[in-house]
Amino acid sequence: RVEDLPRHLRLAYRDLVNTTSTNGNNASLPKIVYFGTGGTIAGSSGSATAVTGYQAGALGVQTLIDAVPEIINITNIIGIQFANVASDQMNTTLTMQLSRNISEYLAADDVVGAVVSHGTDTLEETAIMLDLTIKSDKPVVIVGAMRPATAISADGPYNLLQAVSLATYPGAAGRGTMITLNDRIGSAFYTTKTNPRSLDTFKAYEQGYLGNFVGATPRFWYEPAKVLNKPYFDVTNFTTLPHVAILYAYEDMALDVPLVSAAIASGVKGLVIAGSGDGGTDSTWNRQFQSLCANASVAMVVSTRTGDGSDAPDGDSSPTISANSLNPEKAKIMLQLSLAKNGYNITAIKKDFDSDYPTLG
Ligand SMILES: NC(=O)C[C@H](N)C(=O)O
Repeated sequence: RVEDLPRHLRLAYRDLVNTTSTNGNNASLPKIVYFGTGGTIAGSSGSATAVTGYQAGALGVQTLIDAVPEIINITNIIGIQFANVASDQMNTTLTMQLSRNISEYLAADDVVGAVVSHGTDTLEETAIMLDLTIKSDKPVVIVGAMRPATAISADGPYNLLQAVSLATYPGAAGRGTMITLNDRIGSAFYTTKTNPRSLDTFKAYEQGYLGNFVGATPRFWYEPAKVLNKPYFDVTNFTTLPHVAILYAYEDMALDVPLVSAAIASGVKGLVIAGSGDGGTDSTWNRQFQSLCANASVAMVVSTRTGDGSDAPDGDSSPTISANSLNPEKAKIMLQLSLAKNGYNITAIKKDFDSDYPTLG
C-alpha cells in the first residue's frame, strides 16, 4: 500500500497523481520511474538561439514531462526531482543514492523500467555507476540534451520521449544501463561524450551502438547482451567512496612529480593515469610515481588519454592495474567501487577491471 511506503516513495506517488492528472487512462500503461537531475535538458535561456551561457537545471521534471504530452500516452510515469543541477555538481554520494532509489522502484512488480535525465558533461560517470550497482534486468536509461529546452530545435523533448519509450520496451530488458541521445542507444559501460557541442556526441567508437530509434520506437541490432563479466557492486551501505584522482600524461611531466605527492598528501586511495598511447608516461616520472604510491598503499590504475581502445594488459605481478577498455573517468568510478569493496587488494581490484578482458579467469 502507498501509505506503508517510506516517505520519499509516498511523495513520489503523490507526484504520480499530479503527473497523470491530464490523462485518465494511463494507469493501464506500463509504469516507469523518471528521476530528473538537471543539466541542459532542463536548461533555460532568455534567448532562443543561445546554446551556451544558459542556466542548466532550471526546469523541473513536471515541466519536462508537460512539454512532451506524448509521454503520458505511452507510459504511466512517476516523475521525481532528484536534483536540479549542472552535471558538474553531481558526485558519487549522489549517484549512489540515485542507484539505491532506482533499485527500490525496480523491485516493485509493476514498475517496468527507469529513466534518468542528466547533464551530459558527467553523464557517462553516473551511467557507469548505475550500470555497476543496479542488479535488475529492467531497463535503466539515462538521457540528456545538447541544446537547452528554450532553444530552437531543442533536442531534449524528443530525447526524453525516446528514453521513456526505451524504458517501457520489453526488448530493452537485460542490457544493463543504456545511454540514449540523438536517436542512438549505447551501453553505459563504454559510451562516452566525444564532442562538447554536437548533438551526435555520445559514442563508443570501438563497441558501437546497441541500437537506434525509428521515431520513438527502439530498434536493437542484437539479442540482449551485457558487458562480459561485468562486476556488480552493492552500494546499499556506502554514503561515500574512497577518494580517487586522475593524472594526465604529457611531455615534460617529469617536472611534475610534486603533483603525485600532493595528491597522496590530499588523501587519495587510488590514482588513475590518463596515459599517452597505451598507458605511457615519462619513465622518470613513472618510477617515482610507482614508489610513492606503493609506499602510501595507493592503488595505481593505467588508462589511456587517446579516447578509445584499451591500454596494455597488466600481468599478475604488475604493481599497476590496467583499466582495459575503460576511459579514465569511468576507470575512476570502477576503482572507487572496487576499493570500497576490496580495500587495497591489487589482485581483487585487477579482477574487477578485467571484466571485458578476463586475464585472471
Ligand atoms: N549538455 C549538457 O548537459 C552540459 C551541461 N553543462 C551539463 O552537463 O549539465
